[in-house]
Amino acid sequence: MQNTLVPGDPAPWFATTTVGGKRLSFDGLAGRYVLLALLGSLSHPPCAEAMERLRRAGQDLFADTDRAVACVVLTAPDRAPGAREPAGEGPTVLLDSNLAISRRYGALGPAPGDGEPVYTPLALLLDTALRVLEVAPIDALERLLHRLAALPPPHEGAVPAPVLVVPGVFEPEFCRDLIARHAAGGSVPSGFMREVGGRTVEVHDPKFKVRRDHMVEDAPTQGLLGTRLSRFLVPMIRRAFQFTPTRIERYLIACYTAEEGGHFRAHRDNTTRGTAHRRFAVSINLNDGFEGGDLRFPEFGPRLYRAPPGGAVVFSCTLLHEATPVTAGRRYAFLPFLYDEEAARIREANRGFIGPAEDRPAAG
Ligand SMILES: O=C(O)CCC(=O)C(=O)O
Ligand SMILES: [Fe+2]
Repeated sequence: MQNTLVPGDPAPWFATTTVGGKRLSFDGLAGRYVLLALLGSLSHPPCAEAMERLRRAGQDLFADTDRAVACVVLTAPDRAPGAREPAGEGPTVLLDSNLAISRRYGALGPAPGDGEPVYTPLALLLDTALRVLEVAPIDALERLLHRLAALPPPHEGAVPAPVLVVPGVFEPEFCRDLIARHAAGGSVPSGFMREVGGRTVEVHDPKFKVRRDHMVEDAPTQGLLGTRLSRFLVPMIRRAFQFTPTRIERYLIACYTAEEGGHFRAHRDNTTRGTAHRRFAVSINLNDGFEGGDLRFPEFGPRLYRAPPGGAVVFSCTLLHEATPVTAGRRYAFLPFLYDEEAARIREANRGFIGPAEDRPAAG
């Protein structure tokens, strides 16, 4: 077996499409156990059998997708007869047309001598942080399924996410001013950044994110915001994380409303070229009195986090996080990203990859 992954290794992240044509970022599956089967082609009988076994397991082991999901990687889509989505009915089938995933996971390796590369179908069991619990040849699938069935609930004994909560960054009157700006200054539906063909573009998808954003563009207000972050927040970031942010990306006031079903599904903030420089995300709530609208870090369990009005939740941009739907009222928040001079050089180097190829580079 050519695989080089062993228990404890983080499973490599990748983005691909499903047989159903949906885009899938593998890292977004974190938060539940994952059974990943690299099958290559179903024309190989043991792989067709494994596929059938996983389909049957959909009725029990993978019925609760908050506990565990199964994914199959195929290199040839036309060999996936009857493949179905979503995961509850059978494994999610991911395409690996250029073999990059198979190679990265060690399923495709050099043959002895000078022969063609050999495909060794593999099964991996991953924990809720997408770390390898076990990796085995596909004929050991049954054993992995047994092990999965015996695992404790995904977040038993979980400790809190490594986030920092800092109250008192903005005073109440300043919070009120910022909320008023959102109403008076106009707001636009909020998109999010996605990597498409090697470029970072803004996309809109109300299933993934519903929010209205107002950008503070005037220098005096940006100064007021920056001063408060430097004085009241940066010292605590330095204490907790030994990181000194020197730069702010986007002076953004956001509003999630219950009427619109405001939310932002699980994502990471720095997984595209155009966002790779982001180091820490900051969520400063400007009001209270709403329901829902909490932060959740699925890799660390179902626990919810909410900054008090004027207070911040600070977390590494690499952590998977979501803003849960606002179910009553409105949630206003100031949402900058922080980075430093070293990261600024990365941002500069990547500027040319932002926006569709024909466009000029976009800001933030
Ligand atoms: O609503 C929040 O607090 C988080 C927003 C967020 O994750 C983002 O804008 O990337
Ligand atoms: Fe985010």
